[in-house]
Amino acid sequence: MLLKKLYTLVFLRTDTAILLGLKKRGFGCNKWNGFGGKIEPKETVIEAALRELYEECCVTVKPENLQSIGQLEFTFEGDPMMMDVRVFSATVFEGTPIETEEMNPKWFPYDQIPFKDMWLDDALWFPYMLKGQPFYGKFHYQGFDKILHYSVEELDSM
Ligand SMILES: Cc1cc(-c2ccco2)c2oc(N)nc2c1
Repeated sequence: MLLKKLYTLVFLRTDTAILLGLKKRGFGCNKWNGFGGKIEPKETVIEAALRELYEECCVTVKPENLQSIGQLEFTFEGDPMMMDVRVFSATVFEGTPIETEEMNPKWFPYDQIPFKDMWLDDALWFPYMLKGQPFYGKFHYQGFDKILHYSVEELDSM
């Protein structure tokens, strides 16, 4: 029986670049990713996304400026845990990203996204996010550096 755990990922964007953070510890350490993490029991997905973003790079986004852009489901060979990741993007935000204990933030022009230093699935669904096309992706990993099978589909809306 699969155990499902909810996570958030937030990507800040300008018309020329996307903000990624280098994870400094824990799960996904040394990979560039969006900002996010677990959802606490008594908070909404939006509240969790905004809390994690602020905790990880000290940037604030108003709930109305957070765009729900996708959903990712990750499963792992031999493990009942399924990670249900809600992906958001924002182009309107307050504050300048700064390094925290968790993340080292950096702006990447869209033609310089460091996919070789990111989760393998990112190259498969980033094109949808960068076009503003809502998506639903499912990835079945063997360990953390091999995808056994996957699917990504466009959604009419998120
Ligand atoms: C297996 C996996 C997990 C995550 C994750 C953990 C917490 C939030 O996201 C990923 O994030 C990305 N971009 N690929 C990912 C693959």
